[in-house]
Order: sequence, then C-alpha cells, then structure tokens
Amino acid sequence: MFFGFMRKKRPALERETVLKALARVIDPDLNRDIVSLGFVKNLVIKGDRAAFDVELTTPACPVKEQLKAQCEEEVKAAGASRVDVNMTARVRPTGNAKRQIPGVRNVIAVTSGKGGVGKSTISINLALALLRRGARVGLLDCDIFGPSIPDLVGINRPVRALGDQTFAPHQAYGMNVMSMGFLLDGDQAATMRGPMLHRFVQQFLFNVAWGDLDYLVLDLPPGTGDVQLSLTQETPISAGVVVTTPQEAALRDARKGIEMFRQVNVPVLGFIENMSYYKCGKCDKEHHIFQSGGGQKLADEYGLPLLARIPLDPKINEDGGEGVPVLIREKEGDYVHAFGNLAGRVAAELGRRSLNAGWAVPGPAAIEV
Ligand SMILES: Nc1ncnc2c1ncn2[C@@H]1O[C@H](COP(=O)(O)OP(=O)(O)OP(=O)(O)O)[C@@H](O)[C@H]1O
Repeated sequence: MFFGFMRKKRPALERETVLKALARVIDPDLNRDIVSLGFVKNLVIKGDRAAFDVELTTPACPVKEQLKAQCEEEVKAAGASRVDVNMTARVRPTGNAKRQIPGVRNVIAVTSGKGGVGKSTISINLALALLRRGARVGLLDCDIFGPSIPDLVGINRPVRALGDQTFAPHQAYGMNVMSMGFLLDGDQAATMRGPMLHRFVQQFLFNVAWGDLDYLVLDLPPGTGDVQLSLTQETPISAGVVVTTPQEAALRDARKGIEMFRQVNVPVLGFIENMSYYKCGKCDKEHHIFQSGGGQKLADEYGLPLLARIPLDPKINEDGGEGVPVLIREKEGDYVHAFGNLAGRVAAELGRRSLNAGWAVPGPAAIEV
C-alpha cells in the first residue's frame, strides 16, 4: 500500500536515447527528422527529465505546435518523466548573389501583373500574418504612382532622415513600413521618369534603416513593364508570389507576372487567388461572384502551388479610412485563417529553401516547389 504512493524511480535517461526518440519526429515541410536537420539544441538531461530547444527555420512555422507535441510524446515514450521543449526559430537568408540589404534575411515580392486585384491588401496582410506568428517584418511599398500603403496603415507624414541619406522607416502595428508616399506627393511622382524612379526604389531598399528583419515584404508596382522588370532585376528578392483574381482576364496578367519573375531569375513560390469566393452569412456555401478555379488553373499550368484563396469580404476594405488593416480589426473569419495559412506556407517554403545549400540564384528550371 505504502509503496503505491511513492513515485516509481525511472532509470536515468541517456542522451542517445533522447536523440533517437527525437529522430522519429519528422518535419512534414522538409520531410526529414528534426535531429538530422540540426534543429535540436541545448539538450539537458537530469535523471529521467529532459529539456531542449527545437530551433525551426521560421517562427511562422505552420506545424510548430504539432512538432512540439510529437517531441514530448516521443521522449516520454522513451522513458522521460518530464519533457520541456522550447520552440525557437532562426530565420536564415535564402541566399542571393545580389547585394544584400543589411539586416534583412528574406525579401518576398508580391506582384499581380495588373492593378486593382488586391496586391497591396495581400502584401500588408501577409506581412501582418508573418508578424503575428512571431517574425520580424518590414513592408516596402514600391508603387510610385499610386502608393496605397500610407492609407492602409493610416500614416501620411514624411519619414525622418537619419543623416547620410538614410531614412528611418515608420512603425505601424509592429512593422517597419516605408512608402514612396512618405517622401513624395502624387504630383512629384507623376513627373518622374523610369530611371529616376528606379534610383528612388534602390534608395528605399538600401538607405532605409530596416533593422533586423526576418522578412521584408515588397508591394511591387502594378504591371510588368520596364520599371517593374529593372526593379525586380536589381533587387535581392528571395522569392515572389503572384496575386490573381479568378477571372480568365486576370489570369492573362498573372502569367505576365510570373514571366517577369522568370526573366530575372526570381523563384516563384506560388499563386494567391484573391476575391476567390463570397460567403453570404446565411449559409456556409462559397458563392462564386466571378468565375471560379482560375488560381488553381494557373497553379496546374505552372506546376506551382495555389498558396491561398482569399474570400471577397466587405470587411477587408471596410476600414472607414482609419488605416486599420483587417487583420488588426478582426480576429475571426475565413480571411484571418487564409492569411495565417498563407504566411505559414510562405515562411515554411523559404525555410526549406534556406536549408538547401545549393539554392543560390536558381534559374527558371529550379522554381518548382
Ligand atoms: N478580398 C477582398 N475583399 C474585399 N475587398 C477587397 C479584397 N481585396 C482587395 N479589396 C479591395 O479592393 C480594392 C483594391 O485593392 P488593392 O488596393 O489592394 O489592390 P492593388 O492590386 O494593390 O491595386 P493597385 O494596383 O491600385 O495598387 C481596395 O479597395 C481593397 O480594399
């Protein structure tokens, strides 16, 4: 009886036993076990208790909780009475032969081929979703003629010069944000010619005190003309994503977007179908206001994933001119999950690529995900 109350003493754990147990935990995005990936750090064993860090390639890892639970389960099954798993992340640069932006590890470019499909909306909410998952994020509005980010974040005052032609970005919702709209008024921008604009954007990339960023999201100017092409060519972009709407006409422009990235050897992570469907609130059915399936059609055509389908929802553009993005205003809704999943997929894919030592500046043949 008395002995029943005493904790049964388990044998002390061996380091090898713990590592063997953890080697059964597979990262589904990378398709490899977390020990051989080098993710397990700082393993401390005290008797039958184990504590360690699991260092992922991104804090926005979509399977973080699942991996943590698996680690606990496997090490307990190997004989531990207590397992303390500390999930951490170190975002590595994906590698790019071009001049790097100091402190910035990954640059994600968002294009659409043409205007009005929701590129800026996607850019800001992708940036916020990455931030919400624990990453350090910046947002650069490269749209010179019609910068929309100032309105989207509700900031319309000029940025501060730090001297040496360096600017301090604005802070909005925990992100570093920069836009042509913080420097020029619309009339000034309209008089600028291609090369001048181009120089401006380069300045924005390299002469802004971005700080330490895991991801810098670029809202590219709409279109795929010379300005966009030279911009993408000279910018150290880690990867691009292409926004489309479901209609046939929009797909044609999205194809131009992907061809632009291909021409300048920027790998494309996939497509985002915006205004994909509408839910009326009376039922849970998806109503297709426009045509349907366009994003998937493109994805199949290029052998790339459809990363997200964002619904058409009045809440997305109902900010009442206050500059409060939907992910800040709303905590629930299809779009909240869709943006969260998008951020997870983008971050996981960049993480996968950063681990691949051979991934420097791949040609078009190397873009499949
Ligand atoms: N999923 C959505 N549901 C409802 N409204 C949306 C959605 N996506 C974008 N919008 C609205 O559509 C309009 C155009 O979006 P946005 O400015 O993001 O497009 P864009 O492609 O960046 O345009 P531009 O080429 O002018 O920069 C905005 O009013 C925005 O609020």
